[in-house]
Amino acid sequence: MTPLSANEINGNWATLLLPLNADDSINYVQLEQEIDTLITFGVDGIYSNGTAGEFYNQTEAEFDGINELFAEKCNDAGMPFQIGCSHMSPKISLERVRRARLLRPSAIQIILPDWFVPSKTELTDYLQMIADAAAPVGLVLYNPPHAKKKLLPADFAAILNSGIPLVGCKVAGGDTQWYEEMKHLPQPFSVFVPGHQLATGISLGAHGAYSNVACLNPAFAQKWYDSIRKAEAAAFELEKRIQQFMSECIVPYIVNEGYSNQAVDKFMAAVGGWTSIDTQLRWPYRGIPAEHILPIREKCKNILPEVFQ
Ligand SMILES: CC(=O)N[C@H]1[C@H]([C@H](O)[C@H](O)CO)O[C@](O)(C(=O)O)C[C@@H]1O
Repeated sequence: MTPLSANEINGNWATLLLPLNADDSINYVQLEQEIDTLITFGVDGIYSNGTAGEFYNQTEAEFDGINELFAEKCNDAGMPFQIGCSHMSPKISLERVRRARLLRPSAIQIILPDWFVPSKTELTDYLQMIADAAAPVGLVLYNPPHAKKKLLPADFAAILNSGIPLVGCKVAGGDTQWYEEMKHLPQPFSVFVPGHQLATGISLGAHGAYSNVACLNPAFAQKWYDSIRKAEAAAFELEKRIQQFMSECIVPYIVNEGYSNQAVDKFMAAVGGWTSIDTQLRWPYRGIPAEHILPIREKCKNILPEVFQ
């Protein structure tokens, strides 16, 4: 694919979940099916190696295996795609970027170095080197709520002012003031917020979501985004029910039972039932046991019947 500019990164992007066999090895057959299915659903884009793709827990050979397959399929289908080159280690990230660039992604995602918080100078040096290695492919900076350094709008402005060619970010969002400040960055910038806040987010100036709603059902999430784009009242009504489902059925797994975000993403995919990937996560993280799928699916059918239509 040709690299996307900031203005071209919009909408509903689906994550590639990592399919596993019982022995913790990668199930490449399911991975192929997953990529094919996501392409068929016609989402705005697909990205690999986010948290839900378990980027932090792959060997380099596995990283290459996943992303070569992913890139080949997306390039053949003309499907926009981003490769997550995020890693806690700056060196490993840089090597992943160098290899990923050759696979012609639409953009590359990275996180900041994650062992010791980098100073301002170190952060700039890091991003500059990564951006040089990625060029002409643009960088999307993934700054999740649990990152050791949380970037504020002023930090994004400083990064852009220092000449680093970031095209976008993937962040937890903020209040109306935060959206206002993100709207006034010094150059076009793609701001992606959490999936279940997309209608409100777009109305406040965001451009899309690397989306947990797409984990539940990518086609449903795409339809919802199309309605959001048209600013339909129904899109906001649906957002309320999506958030009701999240707070009643999903958040308790995180808050009360200590499951990880990636555990609930895989679980939501199993609840939505569009993929055969199960809820297991790679050691040492725990997946939500399969017996929880059907009861939550029943609740989901009540709150969000559209997911199953
Ligand atoms: C609520 C939501 O949409 N969560 C999604 C997050 C956010 O997009 C990101 O943390 C910015 O908030 O990204 C993922 O973890 C990821 O890329 O693997 C997938 C997950 O479904």
